[in-house]
Amino acid sequence: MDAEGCKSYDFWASTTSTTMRLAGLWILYRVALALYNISPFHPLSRFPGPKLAAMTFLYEFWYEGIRWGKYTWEIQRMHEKYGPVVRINPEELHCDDGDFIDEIYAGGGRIRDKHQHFLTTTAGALSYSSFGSRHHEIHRTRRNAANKSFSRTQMKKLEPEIHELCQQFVEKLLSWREPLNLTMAYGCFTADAITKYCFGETAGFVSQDGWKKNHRAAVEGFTQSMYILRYAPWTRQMVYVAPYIQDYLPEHMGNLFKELTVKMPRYVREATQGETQGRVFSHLIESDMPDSEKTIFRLSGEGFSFITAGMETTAAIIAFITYHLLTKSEVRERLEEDLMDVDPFHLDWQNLEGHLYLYGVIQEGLRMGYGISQRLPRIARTEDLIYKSEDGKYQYVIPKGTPIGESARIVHHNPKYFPDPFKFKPERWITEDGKRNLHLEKYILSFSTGSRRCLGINLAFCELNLMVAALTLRVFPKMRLYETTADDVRYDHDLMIPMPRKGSKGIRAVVLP
Ligand code: HEM
Repeated sequence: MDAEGCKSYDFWASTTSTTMRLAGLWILYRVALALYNISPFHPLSRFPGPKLAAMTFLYEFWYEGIRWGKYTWEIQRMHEKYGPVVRINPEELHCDDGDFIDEIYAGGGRIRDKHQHFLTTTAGALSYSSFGSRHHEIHRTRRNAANKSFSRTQMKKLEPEIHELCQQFVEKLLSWREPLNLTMAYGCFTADAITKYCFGETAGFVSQDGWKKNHRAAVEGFTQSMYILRYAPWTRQMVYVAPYIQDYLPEHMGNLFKELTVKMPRYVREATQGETQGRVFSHLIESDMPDSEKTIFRLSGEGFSFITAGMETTAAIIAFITYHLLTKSEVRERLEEDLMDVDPFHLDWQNLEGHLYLYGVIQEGLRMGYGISQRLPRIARTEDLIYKSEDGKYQYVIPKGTPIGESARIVHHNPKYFPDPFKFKPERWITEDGKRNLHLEKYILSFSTGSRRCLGINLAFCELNLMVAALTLRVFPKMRLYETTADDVRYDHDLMIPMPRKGSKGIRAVVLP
């Protein structure tokens, strides 16, 4: 070997050995961290759970990233084995006690942050939305500015638009003869409703011929990318170069990033140019948020969160209720009876809310359809939380700063609150003396609760009431399920929202002439 060759050999040998040393140090660090995580020095060492889950995030990754969205099943098994509070990863606890919901998800000025591990599923402008805000204080600033636009008063003002859209949708459904995926079809209605509500103009999904164009690609982009973003957080940076590399990204991720960086800023820009006075974005621009909170970039994140959060959740719950009403004639007949005095062409949200059985059907739809099925952790930054189980057997002090959450999928099936929990029983929501069983509502996590409760809850309830009533009175007598079984409805895994088994074509139906 000549001198030049020797030099090159030395260079590669020394680079390899430095790399190996660094890799060795990194492995040593990870091992030391894993041992610390299960040592008595760790603040969560007293909490029960599998040692491996406490040691490393790989345990959670196995269920979420490899087995794809199956961690809630494993968390449920942990509760059966270890009790109502368990440690599910090195940093986080999970609780299975409906009576502790109000402490975890407190409101009234008590500080609740979000967990960064949970928020890594957001990228780009979405990280700057209310939904993506980690700290309580910035969340309050953003949320207070948006609250006015989603108040009950504002909803009532805009109700005629949602009503008109609902009627238009029902007409289209009645004239359609092909089998169709109901979550997709209802998603056209909910996407139009939220875009009309926010921007003063629908996305045109109901009025188009057919159902082809809709926002599902964006929503699927968000849900299908979430575990990739969570376990490979560096992929979040790709959102900034997405327009240039879109063709090389996985399809779902490309769709998500395109929606965030191209379509949404355009919507927001148009909405803020004065044509949509009295709508969400003009309210946000007029609010007393600092100017840095009013940039097109940040408002695009809010807009994206409104559309993704408002579309699929509501559509999935309506589809879920449809399945139960089409398969349970006794429930449908009772609902028809309850709605006997209602004119299906002139529906009124407030009037519908007075119909007890309809209330029961919607609540039961939310209970068994979950909304968001997986855990939603919160952090009480400034206070320890004191947990005591009802029988006094378990007592814990949850140290301040610890992420802890509950899961709708678990709480909603607790037989202590909901006997016969897997049965669709609207009657459970009506007391013996014929009133709403309001006490049960405190065990429903579908919209979360406290300071981070769903912003769009009024819009969601308005849509649910109008649409379930309209479908029951006008469409269900002619609608039949199409190649749909209980397997297409049954919860299988989480992509934030509940998903049926892989390969399911969803809830499908056909409308007869
Ligand atoms: C049945 C329908 C719906 C369900 C089940 C639902 C469920 C939820 C849940 C569980 C959260 C809390 C998420 C978290 O903790 O990270 C949430 C937040 C949110 N929802 Fe909804 N939602 C529905 C409809 C809507 C609608 C129609 C909108 C329209 C704007 C909307 C907008 C939002 C927003 C913006 C947030 C974030 C709020 C914040 O963090 O301050 N949702 N929703």
